[in-house]
Amino acid sequence: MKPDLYLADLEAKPAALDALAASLETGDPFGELGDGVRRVVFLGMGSSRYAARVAALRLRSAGLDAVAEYASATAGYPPGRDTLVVAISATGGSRETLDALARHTGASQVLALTNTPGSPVTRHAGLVVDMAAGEERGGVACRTFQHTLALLLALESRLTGVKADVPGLLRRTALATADLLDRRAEWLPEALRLLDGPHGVYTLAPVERLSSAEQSALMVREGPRRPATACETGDWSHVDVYLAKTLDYRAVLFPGSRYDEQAMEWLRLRGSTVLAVGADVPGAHAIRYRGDDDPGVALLTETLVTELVAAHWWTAQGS
Ligand SMILES: O=P(O)(O)OC[C@H]1O[C@](O)(CO)[C@@H](O)[C@@H]1O
Repeated sequence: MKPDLYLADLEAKPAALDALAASLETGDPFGELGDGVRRVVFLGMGSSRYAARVAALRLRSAGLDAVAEYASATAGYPPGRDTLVVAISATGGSRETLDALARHTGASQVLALTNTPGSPVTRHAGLVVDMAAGEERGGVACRTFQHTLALLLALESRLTGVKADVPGLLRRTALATADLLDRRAEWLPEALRLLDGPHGVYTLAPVERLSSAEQSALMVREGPRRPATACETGDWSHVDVYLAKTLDYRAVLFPGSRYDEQAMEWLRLRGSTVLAVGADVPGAHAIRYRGDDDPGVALLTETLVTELVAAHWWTAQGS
């Protein structure tokens, strides 16, 4: 893995998003999906599972039976003809995802979502959808994570029959992403200072965008190898509040939970440092960007803040 190439991967996000938007305008990659899907089972690991969990929640809230499983789980839904298994793997080779998929081969409908055409995950798939994120030369899943989220929104539209302008959302996300990149000299030095504590970085997001907190924490661990933990904002007051008392607590808050204020009451009381991404929150430092009041744009854009922080720390310390 290489920090300078990771940074270049992040800088290439707007162009990749625009290209994905253009390709979705010309055709539905999920158009060939069979009918009669009663249950959707997403399989993946790491950032692929983070994106899947958000997609599964969205499908459940639309009334569909959907779950995102750890591909490493021994127990899971049994295979069935009316089950659509969505195996997500950017590399197409994660062992756990391939093992979980084997249980469904020949018995469930299989859709493979991958950035590596021809990879093992595509072998027994009835339909293969390309993430079209381009090569991630830094060796870290960042654009693939973003494209996975976007393509799962398109899948949601196909499965629910509710029309969604995913290309339009992608173009707005490209603008939001370019805005953060172009103005980074204004906000990044302060973000680096605020998050540079002795005890790591703690990220909070509402369950509907939990992927943002999880991916952010992963980037801080995977690149600069610093401690980082993600927490759902409401759950934070039950499981992580304790650390704010004893640690030099540096938090990134992705606002939007109805329990933001509950968490902030504790964080203010403890004198913690909070960086809010995408909204002004009393007691927190804020980073705003173009279109941040649109939850879809936020879902697809906001990790860039912590990804750039991680890239900078990683570069500063060398590989
Ligand atoms: O999507 P894939 O290629 O299966 O990878 C899953 C996870 O494993 C990693 O490749 C790290 O091993 C992450 O980048 C990713 O989140």
